Amino acid sequence: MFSNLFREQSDERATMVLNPVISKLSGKLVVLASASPRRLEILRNAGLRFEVVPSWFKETLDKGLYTAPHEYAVETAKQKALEVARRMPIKHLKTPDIVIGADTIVSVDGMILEKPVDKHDAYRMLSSLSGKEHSVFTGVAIVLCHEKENEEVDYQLIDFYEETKVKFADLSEDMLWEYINSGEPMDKAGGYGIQALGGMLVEYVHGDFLNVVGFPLNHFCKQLDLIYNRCTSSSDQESASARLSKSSPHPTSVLTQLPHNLTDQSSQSPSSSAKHNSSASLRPNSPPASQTHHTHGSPSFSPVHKAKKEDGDSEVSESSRMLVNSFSKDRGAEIIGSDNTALPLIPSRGQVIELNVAREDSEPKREDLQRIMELMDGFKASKALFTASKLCVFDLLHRSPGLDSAQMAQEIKASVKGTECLLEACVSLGLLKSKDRKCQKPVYENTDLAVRFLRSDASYSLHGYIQHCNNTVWPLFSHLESAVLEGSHQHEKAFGKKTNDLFQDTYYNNQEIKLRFMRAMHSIAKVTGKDVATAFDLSTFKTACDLGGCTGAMAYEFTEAHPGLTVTVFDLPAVVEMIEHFRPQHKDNRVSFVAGDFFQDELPKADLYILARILHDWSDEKVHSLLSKIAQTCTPGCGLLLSEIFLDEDRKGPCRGLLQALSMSVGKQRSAAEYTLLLKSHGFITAHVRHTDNLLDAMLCIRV
Ligand SMILES: O=c1[nH]cc([C@@H]2O[C@H](COP(=O)(O)OP(=O)(O)OP(=O)(O)O)[C@@H](O)[C@H]2O)c(=O)[nH]1
Repeated sequence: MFSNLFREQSDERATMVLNPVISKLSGKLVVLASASPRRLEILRNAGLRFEVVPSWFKETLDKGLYTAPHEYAVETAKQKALEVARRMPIKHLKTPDIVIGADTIVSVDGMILEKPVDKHDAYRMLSSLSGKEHSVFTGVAIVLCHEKENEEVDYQLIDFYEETKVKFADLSEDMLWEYINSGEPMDKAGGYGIQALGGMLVEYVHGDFLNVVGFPLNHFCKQLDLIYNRCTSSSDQESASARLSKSSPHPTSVLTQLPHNLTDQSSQSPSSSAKHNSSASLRPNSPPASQTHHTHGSPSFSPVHKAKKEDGDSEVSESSRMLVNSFSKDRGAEIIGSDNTALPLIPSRGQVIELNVAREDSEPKREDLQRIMELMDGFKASKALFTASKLCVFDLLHRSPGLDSAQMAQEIKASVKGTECLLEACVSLGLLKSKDRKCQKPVYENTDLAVRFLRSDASYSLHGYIQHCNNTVWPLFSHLESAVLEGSHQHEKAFGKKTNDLFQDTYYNNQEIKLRFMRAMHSIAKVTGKDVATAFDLSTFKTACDLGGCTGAMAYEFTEAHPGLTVTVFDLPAVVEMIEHFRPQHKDNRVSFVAGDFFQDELPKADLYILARILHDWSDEKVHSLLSKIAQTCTPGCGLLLSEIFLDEDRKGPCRGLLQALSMSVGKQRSAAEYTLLLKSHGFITAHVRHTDNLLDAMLCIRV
């Protein structure tokens, strides 16, 4: 994608050994703490294997506190990387080996330019660059995480920056606005992308071209060389850090001991993150109060322990990597490690635990066996939930808490024995609570989890989706073996009819099934909508069109989150005629509905198109036809907000996405990078990717 314009350098950095450097990282969990698709591509093209965990650090450091622009970029890069390094052990349940953060800024006339917030900001930036030379600085932070026996993590920080000088031609007003209207400036430092249309504005580049694009690959590899090729043990790494500061123009290193459970510890002060030219002690002299020696404090969290080699490298040869999570009764996700195991079933994104599975023929460990049993029993738990939900157990207990099994059996017109078994199973799953009574059968109540998600009239009810799983997904999965053998979906076997168009043929030609399907989509949109709607700053868009937006649940979240936005929901006539069933109590007249088929009819005009949970359902042919239609309707600068489960780049998770793929629909699950390429082929560039930590991730793309 980019032309590699590494320049020969006369200092010792010119001697490098690229492959051995990159290969040193194989087997390590390397994390790129950046949502920048350019950084991803630069590092991927270099052969690095890594996970992308975008940083949540808000780039709001006070620029006035820094004497030189590069200090600001380096500090921001550090905060980005540290935020991810701290978050991962808690939220993703795995401690990375290395986290890489970066921040690119442009400096001209004593000003620091970041990404423009709107077109006028882009104009301000680009006109200040016209006809002049400016500097592009990328600050990079490499955080090496060393997990210790006592559940603390040592963080060793190496940072550096690279400067590249760029000279712009004189830009006419017409040229400026044409470029701004292309949409390209919006997600780029200084308001231009040198690798694309912005390249036409540039007279010369002095220095590393990739540094301008967002990542100084050359300098990075030299730092890795210093870290991994010139030292072998962990104690040597400290001296390597010390050496870095002497041999490299701009690095700093600090070994800090931070608790797992710190949330956003970012500070406005550059001194808050101690910066050392590593001398005798690599520990910070005066770490910020929140960073002094804590152990992580969450009682429900037991972190993963890795087998350590003598040299401090982590390895997994003696331990098998397994994915687990668990749901405690009323508190949502709770993670339990191998010492205290109550292993759950479906891991969330990034949840990893390493169980010590010993030799094949040695006596099985309790937790290993339990894990397998959990997987084997998973379908029983699902079916118990589906059945209790279908028989309205949670609704009944909401209206009449304290029913015993005989009373419940009467209400749901079921056998007493069967009802008793179902209620007891629900208690064991954390969905119900039972209260014992002297010499009488216990009585039952909903747990908080059931009150919040399982009642059919709860604000965040999953009832509709549970019924969809029971009626549609379950029959499909009961034919999984044939699906795998044949490589195709099993609608005909499961429902006794062939279908060309799942939605028209299966879901929408029967009123009851249609309503059920709409309730399922409504449930999912309700619980995920807010995270998707608030994933990005959409203030530059005034009108949006939610394609296949069904009941409008997602659209209402968008208008709620963005006061200047109106949203048109575009869906099939069979859907739109039913939306009265789902109108919120307080109507929002910024949401309207238009009936039509997005494959056949003209799309409503909008600045932003939303595709939430649409693409994964369709064949490549249909996906391309829809995207090219959207691309034709969009003018440059229009947005496309895509929301799906994004598979990890190595396709090892998240489990929900991979299990969903087993339904063998004609569509497919993709990673963020795969969606990026797909959209790029239709003229959309990816501006931001957000892993929401909810059921759906999101990506904002701009039409160029
Ligand atoms: O010529 C180009 N100059 C700069 C870019 C891109 O600009 C952004 C810079 O922004 P930042 O460093 O804050 O990084 P983000 O994209 O916000 O991602 P993080 O999650 O890391 O904060 C960067 O994407 C450059 O690639 C360009 O593309 N061309």
